[in-house]
Amino acid sequence: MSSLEEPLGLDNMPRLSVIGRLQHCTSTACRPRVDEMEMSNCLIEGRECSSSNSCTEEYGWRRKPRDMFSRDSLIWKTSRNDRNQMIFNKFFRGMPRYVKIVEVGPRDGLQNEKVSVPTAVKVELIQKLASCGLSVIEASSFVSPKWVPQLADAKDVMQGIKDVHGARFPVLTPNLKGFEAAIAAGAKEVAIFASASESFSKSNINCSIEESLTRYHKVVTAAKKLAVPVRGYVSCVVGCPVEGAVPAEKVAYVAKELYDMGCCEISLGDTIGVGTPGTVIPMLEAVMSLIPVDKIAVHFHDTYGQSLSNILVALQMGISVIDSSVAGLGGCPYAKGASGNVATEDVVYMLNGLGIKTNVDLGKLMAVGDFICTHLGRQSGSKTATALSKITADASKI
Ligand SMILES: CC(C)(COP(=O)([O-])OP(=O)([O-])OC[C@H]1O[C@@H](n2cnc3c(N)ncnc32)[C@H](O)[C@@H]1OP(=O)([O-])[O-])[C@@H](O)C(=O)NCCC(=O)NCCSC(=O)C[C@@](C)(O)CC(=O)[O-]
Repeated sequence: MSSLEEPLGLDNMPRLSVIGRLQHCTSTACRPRVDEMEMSNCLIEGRECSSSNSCTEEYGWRRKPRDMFSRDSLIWKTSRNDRNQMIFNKFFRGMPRYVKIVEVGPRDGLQNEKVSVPTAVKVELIQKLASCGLSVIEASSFVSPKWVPQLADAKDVMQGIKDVHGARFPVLTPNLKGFEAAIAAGAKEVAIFASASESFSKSNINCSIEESLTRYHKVVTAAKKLAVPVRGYVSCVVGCPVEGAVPAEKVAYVAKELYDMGCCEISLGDTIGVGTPGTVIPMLEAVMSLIPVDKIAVHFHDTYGQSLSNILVALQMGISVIDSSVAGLGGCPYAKGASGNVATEDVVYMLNGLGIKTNVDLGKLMAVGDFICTHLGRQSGSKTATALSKITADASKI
């Protein structure tokens, strides 16, 4: 199937129909960790208490309209109501308390722009993103400028951010040439990017999946010598613009190859954003049967508006690293039909509501979204930014 008009269904996922696993996890990777099972009933502002009563005294809890939507309010109610306690356990147990957000806006976001963004704007964007509390910001790609001219200034961007502290700035490297250039430019971390679809591998990096793995092996070997961490991407983890549904086993195979060669984290990319929880769950299940859950990240594009629901199930399965892009910028020049990444503002808003810490300041992030959207002359792709900008100038209180 190559049409993007029908969501890929469970039928497209042979022998992996495990939709019920959210409530009955079987794999060790998915099962809540012991510390999570022993988590106290109360988690307010990231602080735990053994008794919810102490929270009233200590925090002087007042019910505000926003509390209706937050995990805190649910947790508060559970202290009085066993049924609500059961609901909490059913839906939230196993979720991480802290999520690392990998901001990919300056790379994934800007690689698809029709016009190249000036280097100075990219540098300012990265500086501003770092000031929001984001700990990982993908800065650029050391790929062929003939293939992605928008990022041809990767070296200058690295030079421009050399004095920016408080975050890590990985870059994409498709081969040894790119790796060497990245290191020479001051990169301390890199990412390699394979695909679970043969057609996409050919159109994106001009080689087969196996050829790409051989190529990446050389990059990882060189990186190990310099103690440079390498992240591994797998693209088209649900669907491919040419081939349609991509089997979960294939995704798991490529992910495991990257993990075994030494990648420290495997990011699973729904490059064209066709996944729904119905297809994402069995795909994650397949990968998690081979790779520890704490080494897995999810990377959703929001073509069909499914990203947040996909992220929610990933959280429920124990995943705690989420890729996203400020203002929902993004898309892949070699994936027809791909739209922007899930917006970082929307992810932070949802995680705040779930009581999951990110250390990201939503108000500052919205200002960064404004900055880049003004430069690009377009509306933000973030629903949160759009809504909050109408309601309040101080989103960090939400
Ligand atoms: C991999 C290649 C280079 C193969 O491209 P090729 O044409 O097969 O490579 P080549 O070795 O024949 O080289 C062609 C020319 O590029 C040069 N070259 C070769 N390598 C480099 C390099 N590293 N840096 C700078 N220049 C390079 C090389 O020197 C040569 O220059 P010429 O002699 O013609 O003047 C090319 O296909 C490429 O750069 N592809 C990258 C495409 C890309 O960046 N796509 C977007 C990535 S997004 C993605 O993959 C998905 C992700 C990660 O976001 C997750 C998701 O959303 O799912």
